[in-house]
Formats: sequence, structure tokens, C-alpha cells
Amino acid sequence: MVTAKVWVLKKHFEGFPKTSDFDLKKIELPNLKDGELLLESVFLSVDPYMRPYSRRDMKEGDIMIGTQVARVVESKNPAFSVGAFVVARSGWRTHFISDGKGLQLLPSSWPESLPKSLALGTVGMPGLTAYFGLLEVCKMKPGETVLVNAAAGAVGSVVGQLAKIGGGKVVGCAGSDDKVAYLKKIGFDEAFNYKTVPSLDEALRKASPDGYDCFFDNVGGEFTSIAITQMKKYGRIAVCGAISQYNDSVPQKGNYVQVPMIFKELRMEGFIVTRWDNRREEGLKALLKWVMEGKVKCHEQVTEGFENMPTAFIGMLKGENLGKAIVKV
Ligand SMILES: NC(=O)C1=CN([C@@H]2O[C@H](COP(=O)(O)OP(=O)(O)OC[C@H]3O[C@@H](n4cnc5c(N)ncnc54)[C@H](OP(=O)(O)O)[C@@H]3O)[C@@H](O)[C@H]2O)C=CC1
Ligand SMILES: CCCCCCC/C=C/C=O
Repeated sequence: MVTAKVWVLKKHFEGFPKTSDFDLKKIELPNLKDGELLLESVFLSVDPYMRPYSRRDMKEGDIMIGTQVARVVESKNPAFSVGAFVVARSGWRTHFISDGKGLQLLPSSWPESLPKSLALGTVGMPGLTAYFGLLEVCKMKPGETVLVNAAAGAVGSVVGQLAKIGGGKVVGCAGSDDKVAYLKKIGFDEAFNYKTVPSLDEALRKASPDGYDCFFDNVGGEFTSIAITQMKKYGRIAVCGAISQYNDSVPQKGNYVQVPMIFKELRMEGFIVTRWDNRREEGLKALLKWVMEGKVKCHEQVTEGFENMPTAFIGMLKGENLGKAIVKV
């Protein structure tokens, strides 16, 4: 008999999540039936989407949603052998039983030298978000200038590096001087700390006096209102995330987007990465290749211990992560 530890949403978040909104519980798992397998989480992901999706998809008492890299520890399913690693969407649990549906085996080409946790970051959902957002939503072309915010995070850091691979100029904004130094190290042409610049408008203008062809927006809110005025004619805005708004109890009121959109003839498109699930293999193959060639660098903010899941999640929302926020069980 295996005892799983799970984190449940004790109370829906009001404003910024608090550790008291979560409860750690234990669940006895039954013996396996034919076709089932027992998995043990090795790395778990904490992601911004958990904040808005918890309100939309969960009720109090539910196990927190989320993705992990897990190892098969027992199997009565011939498609999964003991010792294999999978990416699962099984929520915040140390152990779980699956019938195999929805589990994604790590590619057989996954190099031994590469941390498996990258399957939750650069070579996983956030990397795919950067890849399809830049390719299919921004439709970035060589020579264009790309702006990305939350640039030192899981998605943003990949966006900037892919824009460089694609022959663009890239400007990144992040919330600390260490993050800015990291962006310069991984090849961003311009980077600044949006929290300390006297004027965001001026900082954006200084970084690219001619304006921006593409804006990969991870933040929304006031940042977007200011950046949109500096788009070039026919610019494209990929609305990827709105993390500056996820914790609002009262919706923000900002400048409206219509006038700059009309006069600059902009295209602004929201997207969810799962739109390209049918091209997942293509995206992962490209990302894995660039990582192995050293063209895309990865950084992870690893929190040790399953008991620290809520702290890691809250820390990521506060901006404490450089690169992908991961919990190592
Ligand atoms: N559409 C889609 O399919 C997907 C969308 N997303 C979205 O992409 C965005 C980035 O996600 P991800 O890369 O995983 O997360 P990150 O690794 O970038 O972590 C979140 C970062 O957001 C920044 N941040 C937090 N609060 C604010 C704020 N009020 N204003 C500005 N920045 C803030 C912080 O960086 P800093 O220190 O720079 O402020 C923090 O480190 C999120 O909005 C997320 O919801 C992610 C995956 C898929
Ligand atoms: C791995 C589960 C599917 C994740 C989809 C994430 C979409 C994110 C939206 C905003 O953050």
C-alpha cells in the first residue's frame, strides 16, 4: 500500500494566494488493476495559469491542478515499463495511479545529460508557448524587433532566444537587476528593469527608438497600455498572459487599446498553447535540438521538497524565479 501526499485548494484565492489557502493531505492508494500503473512525481511545475484556472476549473477541496515529471514505479500496463519517465497532468501529488491515458513518455531521444525537469519548462509547455506564440501569432520575420515582458521567466526567456535564432532584435523587461543581467547574458539586445526605470514609456523608446514589430505580452495591464503606443504600423501582439491582473479582486481600469490599434493597424491575438497540440512533437523536437546545440540556454529555480509547493507557487507569482519555477520532490 502506497500513501500519496497531495496539496488541495482549501479556500479559493482572494487576491494574492496565501499558504493558508492550501492543505496537505495523505491518501492511501489502492493496489493496481490490470492496465494501470503507479507513478512517483520527481519534479512538479508551478505555473501562473494555476491562479486563474483554479477559479475557473476547481472547487474548494480539489487537488491542485498541475503537471509533473513522474517515474513509473509499478506497472500492469504493457505500454509503460518500470523506470520510464513521463509528463503527466496529475496535479500536486507525490504518487498517483494512471491507466496511461494522457501520459506523455519523455522522447526516447532525451539525452541522459539533460535534466528531465526541462520537460516542464524549455522543452515542455512553456517552451512550446514561446515557439508557437512567436511563430504563429507574432509571425516574426528576420530583421524585426520583438518586445517581451516577464522576459526572464519560463516563457519569456525562450521567446527572446527564439527571436534571436529567427534573426530578430529583442528587447526584454524583467523585475530585477539580476534578471536583466541574465537576459543580456543569454543574448537579448536590450533589457531593463521595469520596476526601477523612471518611465516605462521612455525606457521602451530608448531600447528601440523605431518601435516594435512584435510584442509578446506575458503581463497585460498598464504595461500593455504603454507598450501598445510604441508598436510599428502593422505590428502584431501575441496576448500570451496577463499576470499583472491574475490576483486582482477588483478589475483594473486602464487606457483602451482601440485608438492605437486602428491608427497603427495592429493585430492583437490571444492564444492558448494547446491550440497546437497536434504539432507538439514538432515544437519539442526543435526546442530539444536548440537546447542541445547551446542555442537556447535554460535556467531553473528549483525549490526542494513537496511540502514547499505553495511557497514555490507564491514565490513565482511574486517574481522570485529566474527561469522556470520547479519543485523537486
Ligand atoms: N497562453 C498560454 O498558453 C500560456 C500563457 N502563459 C502565460 O505566460 C506568462 C509567463 O508565464 P511563465 O513564463 O510560466 O511564468 P514566469 O516564469 O515568467 O513567472 C512569472 C513572472 O511574472 C512576472 N510577474 C509577476 N507579477 C507581475 C506583475 N504584476 N507585473 C509584471 N510582471 C509580473 C515575474 O517576473 P518579473 O520579476 O519580471 O516581474 C514572475 O517571475 C504568464 O502570464 C502565463 O499566464 C504561460 C504558459 C502558457
Ligand atoms: C499543462 C496543462 C495545460 C496548460 C495550458 C496553459 C495555458 C496557460 C494559460 C495562461 O497561463
